[in-house]
Amino acid sequence: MQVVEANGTYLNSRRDGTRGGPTVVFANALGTDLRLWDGTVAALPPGLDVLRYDTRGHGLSGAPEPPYAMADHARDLIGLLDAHGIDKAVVCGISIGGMIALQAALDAPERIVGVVAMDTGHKIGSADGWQQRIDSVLAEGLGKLADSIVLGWLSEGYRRDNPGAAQAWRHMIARTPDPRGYTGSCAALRDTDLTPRLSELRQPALVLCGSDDPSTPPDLNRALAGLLANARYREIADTKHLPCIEKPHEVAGLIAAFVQETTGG
Ligand SMILES: O=C(O)CC1=CCC(=O)O1
Repeated sequence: MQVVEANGTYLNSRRDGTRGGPTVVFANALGTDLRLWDGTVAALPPGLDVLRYDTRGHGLSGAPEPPYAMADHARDLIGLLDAHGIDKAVVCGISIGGMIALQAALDAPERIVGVVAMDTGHKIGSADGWQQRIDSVLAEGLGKLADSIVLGWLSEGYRRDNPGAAQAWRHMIARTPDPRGYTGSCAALRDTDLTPRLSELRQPALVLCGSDDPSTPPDLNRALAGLLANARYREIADTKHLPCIEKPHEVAGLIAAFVQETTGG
């Protein structure tokens, strides 16, 4: 655990792998934390400098007063790189983490040399839908939504074969006592549409999506890849919104190949 101050917020982070190797930074999904990447990071080949963090209001990081903008999240990420003395990195983000990665690549192109955008979109859901989620969480907490969220995260096959892990992931969201980080990030999702800026993004990108993702479906991710100048799209078969949990080895292989191609490292 390494807590750093970035953009005025304490961010919990963890650095593994090889200093001096190409850096890849991982950004988590809504309602999760850096443990989301445990399986993926363990399956990466040696030689990469691997940094993960809890996005603001998630895990052990600080939760500034909501609402948040996606640009706040992106500034956090760049501040995290500064705090760790990292000049350039590939960013891999999932769901809202994918949007954070895209926003950071747009806002600080000199720092972000490539993007892996997983199960995300240039615009996710509708403003009304996110506002309803905010209102529901503020009124009743996250416990009530946990079952339906986990059904969207993990395939039936994974839940059947890994009941203990599926329950643990459910606990991650249901046992979030302070809803501010969650609702603040829902506001960022509510207010973000990256469509008009996507053509500015020149860095190489890899867009990944679970074949059965109900939240940010393959069509959305394919469209995102199509709007980027230099992107490839790949689907992870038989997975839902969080393929990094369901198929960490496949995800790690795709990320490692992309990082190698992008950085020559
Ligand atoms: O929690 C969800 O409903 C799925 C999701 C969409 C954006 C994100 O970060 O998570």
